[in-house]
Amino acid sequence: MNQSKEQRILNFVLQNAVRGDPCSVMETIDKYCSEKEWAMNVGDEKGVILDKTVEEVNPKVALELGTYCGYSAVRIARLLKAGARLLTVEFNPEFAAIAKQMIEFAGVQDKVKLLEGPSEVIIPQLKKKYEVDTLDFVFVDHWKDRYTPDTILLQECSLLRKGSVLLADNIIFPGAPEFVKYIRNNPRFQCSTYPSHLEYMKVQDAMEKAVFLG
Ligand SMILES: O=C(NCCCCc1cc2ccncc2s1)c1cc(-c2ccc(F)cc2)cc(O)c1O
Ligand SMILES: [Mg+2]
Repeated sequence: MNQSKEQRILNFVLQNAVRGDPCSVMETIDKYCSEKEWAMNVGDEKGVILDKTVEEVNPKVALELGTYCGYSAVRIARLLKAGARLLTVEFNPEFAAIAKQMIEFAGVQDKVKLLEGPSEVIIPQLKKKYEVDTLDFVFVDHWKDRYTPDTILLQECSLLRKGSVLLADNIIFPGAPEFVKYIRNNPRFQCSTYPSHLEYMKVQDAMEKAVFLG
């Protein structure tokens, strides 16, 4: 049975990156996906916007929607302080299996909890099953038509507090127009847009930062 692209990316990391070194894992994934096979990692350009937001927020509890191969989970986890944790949600079992190995190889497994299942099922479980009080940071990078319903669900589950920061990927390409309309017209969020480019391409993209005002 021939390998998946995601398995090829993982194998390239296992053979070329330095075990226990998150930056080496990120650089190796970026090298493979810019030179050999494109893949939907947030990438190195938008990755810097993600880094700066995580450093600014310095979250104790972070959530990621859409793990994929674990690139952004490694990217976020490497910046978390002692005792801080990242919960990352992936519904595709193949992607989750790849991401688990990627996160372990990078050596950030003690900071990351990979939750397998659809976001609409996992989000309502975060308080009781995963002992979350409120979320300091949320990286939104899953199905683009789930951005709005899941932002509403986070509020309904009282998972956001005054100052919680959402950062959403791909608001231009593939695009999340309904989310942009929702979040920019919502008085409970203070929004700002970070123009960038689609990972590994010259195509315009952007990230949207939304601070919950409580
Ligand atoms: O779909 C994208 N990302 C989500 C994958 C869906 C994974 C999910 C996780 C999860 C967890 C819980 N519940 C439900 C879900 S669904 C995505 C796509 C492109 C792209 C860009 C140009 C193209 F030509 C083709 C694709 C670029 C990106 O940066 C992306 O993030
Ligand atoms: Mg994305």
